[in-house]
Amino acid sequence: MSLSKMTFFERFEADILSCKKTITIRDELEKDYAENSLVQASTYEDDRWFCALLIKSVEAICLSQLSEFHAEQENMTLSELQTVIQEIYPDQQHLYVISYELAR
Ligand SMILES: CC(=O)Nc1cc[nH]c(=O)n1
Repeated sequence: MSLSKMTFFERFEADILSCKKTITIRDELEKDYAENSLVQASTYEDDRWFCALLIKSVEAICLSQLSEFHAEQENMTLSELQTVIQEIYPDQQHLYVISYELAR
């Protein structure tokens, strides 16, 4: 059974709603999203729903493969993205890039 809910830190909400952030990078525990499924997005801090997302793809990636392109899709610099990912997932080398569109 694929996951149907995804939480984001509140600080990412505006970027998601304005389509500036179109991917999220997650670990093994949060990778089981089905392509073309609708997922409800809420804030991590207070579980407040803020939009529905259409999952476009889920792709495995190594930490060392994070690129400027991923950073652009996260609306960050590559250095910011590397820092954020290392803070959220310390010592994790194997991650997943989940791309999505805002469901209207
Ligand atoms: C709550 C949480 O882990 N949020 C994340 C993690 C990685 N990327 C992201 O956009 N949001």
